[in-house]
Amino acid sequence: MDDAKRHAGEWSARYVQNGMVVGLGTGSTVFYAIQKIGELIKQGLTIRAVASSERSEKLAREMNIPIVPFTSIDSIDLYIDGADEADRQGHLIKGGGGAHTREKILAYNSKKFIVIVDSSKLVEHLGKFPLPVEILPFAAELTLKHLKALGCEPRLRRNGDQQYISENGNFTADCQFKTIEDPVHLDAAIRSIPGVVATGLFANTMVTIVIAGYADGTVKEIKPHE
Ligand SMILES: O=C[C@H](O)[C@H](O)[C@H](O)COP(=O)(O)O
Repeated sequence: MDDAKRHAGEWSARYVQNGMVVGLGTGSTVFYAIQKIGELIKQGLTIRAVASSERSEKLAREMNIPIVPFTSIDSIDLYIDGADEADRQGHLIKGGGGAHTREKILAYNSKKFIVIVDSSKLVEHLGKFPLPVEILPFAAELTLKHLKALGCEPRLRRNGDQQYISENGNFTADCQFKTIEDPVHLDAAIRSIPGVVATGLFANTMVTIVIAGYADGTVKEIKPHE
């Protein structure tokens, strides 16, 4: 699986061009993209980057990728990130690593969004992977009750014997649906619950290309909106 992730991650770096503001996602697949971008920087590539998590920012700095503050940019030219599931229409589940709220902000502010996955993440219908929903700790039980009413089994994520706390200081509910038939409507329904910060459903037109890597070194590019 790691080889497949590496192929997808490294392939995505070919879309990075001189002068771009590049958004760096979070996770084990983006790790390979960040490493490859770091190599290209050694060879003379000039970019500015913003990161979706403290983990990715640290890795980028180690690779001498210039991280700039959000106050110094207006938009992102290219955002590269992984996903936990992707369907053919470019709908995604993200947030297995708990970073989806910040990732969604970056994706929303990007002109192009490249998703990198190993081929096992390509699915017909989203929903096998429990949908991460970041929620406020305040009255979390009540928010969970409303999530459950939408047809899922929500579980508060744990970090060992502690509650998992996101980089934003919130809880994450992992919501197991049987299947997600209509990601756009489900995302809207979940977001309408007070107490919900952001869902890991990336629905609709955000994605430019999904790059799926295979263990044999091949990659497949899916362009959902062409
Ligand atoms: O919160 C984490 C992100 O949404 C990741 O992009 C997602 O979980 C996929 O991660 P990985 O590439 O490690 O499978």
